[in-house]
Order: sequence, then C-alpha cells, then structure tokens
Amino acid sequence: MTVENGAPIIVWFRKDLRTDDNPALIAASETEHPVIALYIREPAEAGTGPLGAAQDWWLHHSLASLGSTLDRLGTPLVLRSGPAGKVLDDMIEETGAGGLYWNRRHNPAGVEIDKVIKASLKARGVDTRSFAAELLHDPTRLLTGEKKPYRVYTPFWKALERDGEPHEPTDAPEKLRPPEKAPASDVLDDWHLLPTKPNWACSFTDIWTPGEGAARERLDDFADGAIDGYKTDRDFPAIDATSMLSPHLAFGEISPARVWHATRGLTSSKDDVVHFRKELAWREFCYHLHFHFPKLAEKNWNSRFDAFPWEAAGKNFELWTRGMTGYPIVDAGMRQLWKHGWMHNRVRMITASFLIKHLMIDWRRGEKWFRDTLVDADAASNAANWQWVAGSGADASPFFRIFNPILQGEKFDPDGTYVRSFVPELEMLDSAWIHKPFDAPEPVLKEAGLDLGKTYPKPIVDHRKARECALSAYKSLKND
Ligand SMILES: Cc1cc2nc3c(=O)[nH]c(=O)nc-3n(C[C@H](O)[C@H](O)[C@H](O)COP(=O)(O)OP(=O)(O)OC[C@H]3O[C@@H](n4cnc5c(N)ncnc54)[C@H](O)[C@@H]3O)c2cc1C
Repeated sequence: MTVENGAPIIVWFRKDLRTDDNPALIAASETEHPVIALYIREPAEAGTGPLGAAQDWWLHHSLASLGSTLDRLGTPLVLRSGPAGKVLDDMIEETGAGGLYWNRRHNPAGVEIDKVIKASLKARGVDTRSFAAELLHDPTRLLTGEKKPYRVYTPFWKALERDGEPHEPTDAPEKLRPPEKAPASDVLDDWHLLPTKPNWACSFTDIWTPGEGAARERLDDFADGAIDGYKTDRDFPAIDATSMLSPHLAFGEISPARVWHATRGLTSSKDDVVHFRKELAWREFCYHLHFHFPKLAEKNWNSRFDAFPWEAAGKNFELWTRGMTGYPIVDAGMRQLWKHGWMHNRVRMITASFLIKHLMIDWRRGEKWFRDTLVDADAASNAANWQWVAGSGADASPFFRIFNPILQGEKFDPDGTYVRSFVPELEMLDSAWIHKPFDAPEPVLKEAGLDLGKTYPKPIVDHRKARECALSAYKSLKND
C-alpha cells in the first residue's frame, strides 16, 4: 500500500515514549511524508494503562519530555483522549493521513484493540504498519520445540540465548517533517494527571526524572559503574546496585534492546553482565507469559490455588499498605513504595510474601495495590511476580517457602541502613535489634526512644503462628 503524495503519516505512541530505537518513528521519517506524532489517552476500561495513580504522575512528565524532544525534531506531539479507534478515525478524517504506524504492544487488551483497528483501517486503504520494539524477542516466535509457549524460566533463557542477539538499536531520526497544519491537541495539564491536594508524589522527584534523556543517563551511569558487583549486591536494598531502569522500561522511554546492547563490551565481570541480562530476560518471560495467558493478573495460573482459604482484606491489609505491620523490613519496603513509587526487588519479595503467607490475603489484593502505587507498574511483570511469590504462578517459588521477615532483614540489611532510611522511628535502635524491636530488652528500647505499640507498632501477627497457619492452609489444598 502506498501513501498519497504529501499525505501525513500518523505515528501512534503508546508504551514507547521515546524517539531513540523507535522503529515506527524511524520508518515514518524515512518516507519523508509529514509525521503526526500522536498519543491517545485511552479510557481506563481499555486496560492499556497507565495502571494507577503513580503512573499517571510519571506519564505527565514523560509526555512533557517527549513533546519537547519532538518539537526539537520538527513536529509537535498531539494529545487526544477517547477510545483509540474513534480518535484515529477522527484524526484520519481531519488530516487526510494516509498511513498509521505503531510499535506493537503485547498487553492482551491492547493486542485486541490493535487487531480491530488494523483490520478496519486496512479495509479503508490506510497504510497500517506495526513494528517490533517492546521486547527482545517476538513471543509468537520464541516457542518450545512443540511450538508452545515456555512455562519455565531456565529453558526460556536458554532459548533466548540460542536465538542470538536482539536487534541493533537505531538512533532517533535527525528531523521530522511536520504536517502543514498541526492538528488540535488536548492540553496536558487538563488531563489532571498530577496529584494536587495532597501532592503525595512530591518526594518522587528525589530520585526520578521521567523521560528518555534521563533513562539514557541512568543506563550510562549503571553501565559505567553499578553493574560491577551486580550479581551479589543486587540483593541488598541499602546498596545502590541495580539499574533502576524499570519505570523507564515500563513507559518505553528506553528500549530493552538499547539496554541489552549497552552491556556489550564492558570490562565488568561476565557474571555481572550475564546476571543483569538474565533479569532483563525475566521481564521478557513475564511478557511472553502474559501474551500467551491473558488472564495472568486475574486467575491463579495453578487452579489448585482457587480453593485457598484467603482471609478478608480488612485492618491488616490497611496496616500493610501503610507500613505499620511491626516488622521493620516489611514496613520499610511499604514506606519506600509510598515515598518513591518504587521498591527494591528483594523487599518486594519480602512484603509480598508477608501479605500472602503471614496475613493470608489473596495475592490479587497486593497486585492491585502495587499497580496503583508503583511507577514501574507493569501488567505482565507485576502479575507474574505476585503469582511467583504466591506459589500459584508459572515456575513459581513453592508456597511452603515462607520468608522469615526477621532473618531476611538480618541477611540483606545487616546494619539496618535500609530500615532506618524509611522508618525513622527506629533510627536510634541498636543494629542488633533493628529487625526485631519486639524482642529488644526494655532499656535498649528506652535508649532508642521507642515505646512499642505507641511510637512503633507491635507485630500485627506472630511469625511462627502465622507460618503454621499458612502451611496448614496450604496442606488443606493438597488434600482437596
Ligand atoms: C511482587 C513483585 C511485583 C513486581 N512488580 C513489578 C512491576 O510491576 N514492574 C516491573 O517492572 N517489575 C516488577 N517486579 C520485578 C522487579 O522487582 C523490578 O523489575 C525491579 O525491582 C526493578 O528495579 P531495577 O530496574 O533496578 O532492576 P534491575 O535489577 O536493574 O533489573 C533490570 C531490569 O530487569 C527487569 N527485571 C528485573 N527483575 C525482574 C523480575 N523479577 N521480573 C520482571 N522483570 C524484572 C526490569 O525491567 C528491570 O528494570 C516485581 C517483583 C515482585 C517480587
């Protein structure tokens, strides 16, 4: 299909808010037709994201950043809201656009919407093209010998390695030809994506700068430094040892291929590089699972868990969300999430395990809370990881592996630096007791200015009893 002379091409930005390594944008620019850069705020029911309030904050800043970059390249970013099919029909009608290019999304809800749009526009003679950019490998191609999706991570990783290097990332276009008349655009501020009263996101800027420029800087800094020692240090939440690229990847401000290739030729140890790549491959595994099993966020992968006797998510759920469980490592994690919209991976596992196995609250409640509060919330990675911790997921950690929050704290935050940075009530407590203030002798508590039950909560459940309850609930399942 060819696009009529002079007719613009619409590039529909979705979870690819970048100009670098953006094959849809590059392809449109190479046609030398005018380019209309479009972002559509789809209705929440569409299920295509952003997933929650923390991501709304990120989206606002990311769109502002993308808008400036596109302005510099020569074409404005047009913002519209509504069901994607309708917005695109209107835009084609208004502008006489002859082509629509996008990078494929793999979120099942998005895939369905895109299929309908593609069929309808093709039938109307619009040159509709889609490109691969969200993943390292295509989930319809990276399959087992029996042409089935992988359900276990290790063979998936081996297949990914066998499949060879992902595509070479391409640089941003140098220039984009604007349409003769810029289409009307919504005003970003009118979308009210930023919280105001109260502005609970005010501390997000302590650590985050949304946008592709900041993503690239973070990648360069990580490749120049923290990747050394990644394999061992990545489990210690007080050490700045991970890339913190997750929100940038979630919004597509940087491509996974760009990240992958940045680790080529580094002088860092091979172990560190391979381990980091294996984490990127976990993201990939989650996406492939979600693509092939669209109900991943709603249904137990292992249906045996359908009979699990979950507790109602009442007061204990609320205390968990507020970081008031009386277990310092859990509380520090939940407060980090509230303060920065992000939580260290080790602590995500501990807090999730605590909700599911100590409080016996359905993993879906936790998944939903994370979706609303994480800036990197991702339908695939969030659901797959919650199911992994619950034991109900694909290649999951067994249910009977119940994290002891005291031992996890002592092992991964030995001097309590992480806990102290998010739970100021415990700042003065001696390191020997930082992960178990409830066992500390009275004089120690007094010296630290702690009055348990008043200045910091007593544990909301007893670890040993909670563990026994969880194991017996699990056994009841097995006997079903
Ligand atoms: C209960 C739970 C919920 C989670 N929810 C999300 C989520 O909504 N979005 C999200 O991106 N990650 C999620 N993760 C995975 C992981 O915690 C984050 O990706 C990681 O902490 C991001 O920090 P980083 O960028 O510094 O990671 P790095 O250690 O620097 O890893 C590099 C990249 O690899 C990917 N990655 C690393 N670990 C995982 C993993 N276990 N699963 C999938 N991808 C991974 C991420 O894209 C990450 O940015 C969740 C983990 C748990 C246990």
